[in-house]
Amino acid sequence: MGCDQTSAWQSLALLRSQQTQDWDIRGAFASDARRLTDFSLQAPHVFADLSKNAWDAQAEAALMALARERRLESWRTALFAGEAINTSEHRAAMHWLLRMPANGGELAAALSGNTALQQPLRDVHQTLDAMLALAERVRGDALITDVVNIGIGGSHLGPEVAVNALEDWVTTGKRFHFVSNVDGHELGHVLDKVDVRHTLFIVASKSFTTAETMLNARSARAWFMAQTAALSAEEQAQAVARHFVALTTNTVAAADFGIHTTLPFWDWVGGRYSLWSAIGLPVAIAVGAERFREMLAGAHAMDAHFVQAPLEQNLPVRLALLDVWYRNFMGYGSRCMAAYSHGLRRLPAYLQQLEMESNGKSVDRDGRPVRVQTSAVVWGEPGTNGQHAFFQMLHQGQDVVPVEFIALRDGGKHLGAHHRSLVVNAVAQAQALLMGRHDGRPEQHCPGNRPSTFLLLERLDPASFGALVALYEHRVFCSGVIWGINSFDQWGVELGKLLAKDLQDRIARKDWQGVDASTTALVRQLLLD
Ligand SMILES: O=P(O)(O)OC[C@H]1O[C@](O)(CO)[C@@H](O)[C@@H]1O
Repeated sequence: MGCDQTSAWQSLALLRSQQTQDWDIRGAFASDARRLTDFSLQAPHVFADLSKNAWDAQAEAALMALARERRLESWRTALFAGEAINTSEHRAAMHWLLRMPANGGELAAALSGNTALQQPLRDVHQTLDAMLALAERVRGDALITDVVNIGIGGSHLGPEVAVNALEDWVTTGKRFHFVSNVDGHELGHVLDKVDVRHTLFIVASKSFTTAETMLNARSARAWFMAQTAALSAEEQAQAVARHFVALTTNTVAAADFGIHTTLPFWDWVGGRYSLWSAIGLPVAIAVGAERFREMLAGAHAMDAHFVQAPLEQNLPVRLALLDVWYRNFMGYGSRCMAAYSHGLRRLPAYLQQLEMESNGKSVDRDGRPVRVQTSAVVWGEPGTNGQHAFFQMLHQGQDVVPVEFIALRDGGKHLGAHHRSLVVNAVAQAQALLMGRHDGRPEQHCPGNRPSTFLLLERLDPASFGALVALYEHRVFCSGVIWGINSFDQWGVELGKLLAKDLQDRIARKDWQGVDASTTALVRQLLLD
């Protein structure tokens, strides 16, 4: 049954149709002294103020009924039981196991009966220990000054967002470079800057077949061989072994590539959920083993909250239901991420993959069309930069875009005096979206009543960052369950890969039979004539 066929969906549609034109968040505050209390929540490491959103207790209760009718709790149990809920690929989705302490931590009791998880958990800790030991060796190796991560999608965005976010916690002087694009300028500029004797290349690819990563890795290796041409073949092979590391589930392909140091992970780790696995090696090199474990602990605390808190007090659940309310009943097509934190500057890119690759789907788990809208577009820039770019449209444009603010109470070690200004701006923007402006000339008029969520972290430390990312992972899972989609596959990405390969072959054959006129002309202009 589609989500729109549930009785809760019908109730929500009715509720929305009965909502009078003049229903206003400001009015809801005026008439309900408990609004802030009822619509705010402390989850591990993350406080959420949901009160400035366009909903009320009745709407949230109806959304909770929808969650129950869609059997969200059973799906959550299946997720944490390691069932193969990624049905199209017949895989479990156990990224949460990657951050579970060896003794089960806060979830020990909940999962104690599941013996099938014991071996994977042992494997996780064996690899984690090996990964952190390698990270410590690299940290202690004064000869390595530059770490180049070659990977794309989940094998790039997770480590990159984390290394940036935790820059106050970086305790090594090494430089980190992230190469993802197949555009040779990205790799080329990095190779121009590094010294072959002092560089560690990390080839990060779950599949070890992704075209962009493989081409970048081959080019890096060719550069490495050219730079070390004076060495004997044996010395060169030893040098490759010392300077190249692979992070992959495809250890055979990594060995064929000539990489001897490989940290494995498993097919039950989705690419965009893989930050916690061996893919996190650059993060561990940057912040060290202890801090990396703190990041895992923060994520685990959020896992425990997600598993144990009643739906009404469950932050991932409440945020997901708000997303469904906005997408399907209010008709909002996007959400703006406004993290008032330089450290979180890559968070929108990370969330674009996490949310849009997970839930940008049109068929349900059984291959039937989903008859309602699924993933919203996620976009954004860090505050205060966004204020001087697109916030104009958020305040006065004709489309309503819910905004998600993230702010830190403790701004970290740099230029503390700036932090007050940063945070004041975040709060003032949320206030301005809500209150609007009603004096002055028509062009100064801001309607207000524009929704926002405010997430507050004590500070951007490894544990808070881990909890924040796990919060988003579970939120995406919950909305996927409501919509009935498989959040863990990404077949849409395949078509572009197939066609790029097909065009490469056609260029060699000069065969344009059956190719549309525009595509043929573009290939000719770009590559042939
Ligand atoms: O880690 P891999 O296998 O190179 O894949 C990279 C990325 O490509 C995708 O499969 C599709 O974009 C992502 O899901 C994944 O994170």
